[in-house]
Amino acid sequence: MSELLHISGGPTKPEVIAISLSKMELKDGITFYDVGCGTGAVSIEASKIARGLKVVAIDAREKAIDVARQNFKNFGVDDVTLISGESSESIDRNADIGTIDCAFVGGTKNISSVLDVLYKKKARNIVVNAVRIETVVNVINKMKELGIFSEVVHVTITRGYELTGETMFKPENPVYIVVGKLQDA
Ligand SMILES: C[S@@+](CC[C@H](N)C(=O)[O-])C[C@H]1O[C@@H](n2cnc3c(N)ncnc32)[C@H](O)[C@@H]1O
Repeated sequence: MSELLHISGGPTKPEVIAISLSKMELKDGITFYDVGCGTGAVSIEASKIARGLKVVAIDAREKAIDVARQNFKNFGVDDVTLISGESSESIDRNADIGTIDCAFVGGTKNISSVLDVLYKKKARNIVVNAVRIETVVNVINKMKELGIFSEVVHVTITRGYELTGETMFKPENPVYIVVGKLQDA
């Protein structure tokens, strides 16, 4: 079994990925955008749920693209387009973009523009992970303005670890998961 290569900011914790993906309507053969892909961990997990996923993974950091490329190779995720650049510009610029079935947004820089462009391209399911409260409020307000807001959940994972042969629990940073759905999709 391959080890996932890490990078600063990633990977997203597996439990958070599981909840985030449960909020999407993942189906075989759909197009999955990983916006701010970091290590690519979210796309890798999505590919285990839906067969024949067409992944488009975007990150503004060249280092993240390199790590994601390696992780996709190691985990057998074949149908991937990797884009190095800022997400809103990259998606907007790409005239060839067809359907965006699901978009996971793990990188929230320029989040209003990112949501604008995903809406413009008729992304059907959007799930945003955010940790800063101001970002969460921006995302909720923007989704409401676009008429796509569905729900927000606050997730706190408390992980067990061994201490003197017994088990203690340590909380990890809370994450907000904001869900948007195109109403007439
Ligand atoms: C928290 S990390 C994502 C972690 C990722 N989900 C994983 O499992 O590794 C956020 C990433 O989003 C990228 N990012 C943030 N805003 C972005 C934007 N507007 N466009 C492209 N990449 C962005 C950052 O460079 C960073 O790699």
